[in-house]
Amino acid sequence: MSAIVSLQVKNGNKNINLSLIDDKLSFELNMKSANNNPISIPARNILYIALDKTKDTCIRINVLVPKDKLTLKLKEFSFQVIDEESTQSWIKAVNSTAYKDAKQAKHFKVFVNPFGGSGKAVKIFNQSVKPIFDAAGCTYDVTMTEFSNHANNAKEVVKNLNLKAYDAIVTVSGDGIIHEIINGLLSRDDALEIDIPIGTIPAGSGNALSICLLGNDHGVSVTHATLNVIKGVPMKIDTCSVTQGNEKYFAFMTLNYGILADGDISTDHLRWMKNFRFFLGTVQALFGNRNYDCELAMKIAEDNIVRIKQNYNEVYDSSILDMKDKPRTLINKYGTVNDPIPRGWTILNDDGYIFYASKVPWVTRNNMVFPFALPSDGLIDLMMIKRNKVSKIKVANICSEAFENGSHVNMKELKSTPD
Ligand SMILES: Nc1ncnc2c1ncn2[C@@H]1O[C@H](COP(=O)(O)OP(=O)(O)OP(=O)(O)O)[C@@H](O)[C@H]1O
Repeated sequence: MSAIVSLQVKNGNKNINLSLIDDKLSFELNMKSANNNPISIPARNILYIALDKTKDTCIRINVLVPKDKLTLKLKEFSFQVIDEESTQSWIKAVNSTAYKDAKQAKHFKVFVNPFGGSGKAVKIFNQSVKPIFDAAGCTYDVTMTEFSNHANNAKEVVKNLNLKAYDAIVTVSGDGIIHEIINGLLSRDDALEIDIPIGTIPAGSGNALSICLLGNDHGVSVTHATLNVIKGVPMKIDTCSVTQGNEKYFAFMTLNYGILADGDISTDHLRWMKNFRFFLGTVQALFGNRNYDCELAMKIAEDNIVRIKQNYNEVYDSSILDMKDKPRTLINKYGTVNDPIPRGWTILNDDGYIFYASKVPWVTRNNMVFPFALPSDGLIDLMMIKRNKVSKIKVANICSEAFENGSHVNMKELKSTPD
């Protein structure tokens, strides 16, 4: 770690030093802080440092500091400049350390879903996201989304969006709007050339993508997600094509049929319950005695029908999952549903409670259904619970407890590979 030469500025009538050492910006204010320690801010939390010539020439430092375990809050420090030239070059050096490989002062296309989650997305954007974007020097065009068949439906808007005008698309919503955006982008003539990143701020019910990106806690934190949108470096996520009847669409997270899907759809009117609605809906569907006949066609590479996925501990911290030496089976490649089945595809034909395929580990907060799913390995993790193999009580237990830490992958009932 290299230290950057300190900069001398004035705080009132006293001189103080601002220095960036080991990726931390440190300085001592004249008024001693309660514990007498100098102020120390990780470079990652620096949003923007700029010269402000509106009054006396001063240096403005916008940062995020911890408010509580889940929230960051905006703070601005301002000091009088002593020497403008050295201040300019210090600012340039610190801003570039603060952003590393990420572009500074990005321009975003933002989609806010006023209906998502418990209906707080507009407030979340105006009160929490916007001030942080502003403090980071980011600019944005905002679309309030509308339901399908309306002009401001996210899928329709991105179909004709000039993508070159933006550094990223940002959603202030749940995963549904991201799904619409991905499907809108992939329906364009230039689909194969598109490489615009999509950033997400959690304002829906499940927010699985945000949780998978930032973890079970920070994934539901608007301020941490906003910082990630500003400073994150893009990563790739596989998309899977799904055909149902004549309709083809693209999935980037989960494909779901059975009680979990039913439980989500049937509790749409209970959004105020937040995450709890999924559990309630699932239990209702489980004890509702519906049959879920299903024919799933999975395209499976012939020489690679089932392969063992290993080395997952390289990716996931073993403190999250202690499953060393327990590789599991995965089914390879993309799948389609209810399509005329070409030769070489494997058909899973069953009546069960859950048919669940995923590209991501967490499906909602505290629900790690696919502990070994990786975003861009070209594989889909598939989980099925068959009706004749598992009791309802056991299914309820899996959904309420085992999903929390992923321990269901070791249950013998879920161990079998397709017949
Ligand atoms: N103005 C609107 N009024 C009603 N519905 C809307 C509006 N804008 C978008 N929608 C619809 O809201 C649906 C849900 O959106 P979103 O994913 O943001 O929230 P969610 O379902 O609560 O979150 P999650 O997907 O994380 O569970 C989308 O399918 C979208 O078509």
